[in-house]
Amino acid sequence: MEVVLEVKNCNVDIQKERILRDISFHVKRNEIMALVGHNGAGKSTLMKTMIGSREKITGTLSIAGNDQDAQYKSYKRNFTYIPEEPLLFNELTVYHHFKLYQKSYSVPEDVFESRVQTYTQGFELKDKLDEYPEALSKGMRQKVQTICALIPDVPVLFIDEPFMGLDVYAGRFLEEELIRKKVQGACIVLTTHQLEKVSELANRYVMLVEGEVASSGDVSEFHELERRST
Ligand SMILES: Nc1ncnc2c1ncn2[C@@H]1O[C@H](COP(=O)(O)OP(=O)(O)OP(=O)(O)O)[C@@H](O)[C@H]1O
Repeated sequence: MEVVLEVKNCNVDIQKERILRDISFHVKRNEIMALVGHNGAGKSTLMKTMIGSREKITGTLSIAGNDQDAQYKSYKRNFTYIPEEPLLFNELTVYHHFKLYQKSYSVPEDVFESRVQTYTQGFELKDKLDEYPEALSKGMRQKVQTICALIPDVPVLFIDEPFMGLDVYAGRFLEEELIRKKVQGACIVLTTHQLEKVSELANRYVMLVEGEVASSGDVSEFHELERRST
């Protein structure tokens, strides 16, 4: 299977302190990879490094062969990201947020309209298209952010703590949609404190302990490791 996301020997410092040490792993097409670890293990820092908002000291990152440093524009066009906290523009309506993503990722008009229809129905946001973020609840803002990231078909989808703030219906809808994207060839990287919460969804895991990869493999192997250590 084809490797889509490749992380090689990444070291990241924050205020002169080494937060991530020599991180290497890869994710292939049709894989959902869970980044797991305790509070402070480095999951968010690694996510920020992968989306390019935190600089690495050394190492390389690539998506579909595009190097993060040498080909940043094409690297960026090959992923979308759902942050833990929604980051929306006060001056744009819900629909205009979707349009922004359509333009940035060159999504054809018919695909765009049909996805907006499907997702606003699935996430129960149909009557909110003309609203501005300040008129939405936190969960609704999270749904808007989620839809934005789902509209384009990109090789990699990064999600920081999926299902956070989503109600049970929206969570189920998102889960089904992520599986659909995976089957169609996407690779999905998500962070979580508890692998059990995503064990139905993720097939691979990378476990961080104090900024290092402590173990990685199939989710079924993780459960076996846990069973043997308890
Ligand atoms: N902006 C920052 N300034 C200083 N230290 C930071 C900063 N961001 C993260 N750190 C430190 O980096 C380490 C890793 O933090 P990170 O947020 O990546 O962990 P995490 O695994 O995502 O944790 P959580 O599960 O609590 O979200 C922690 O020791 C944290 O204190």
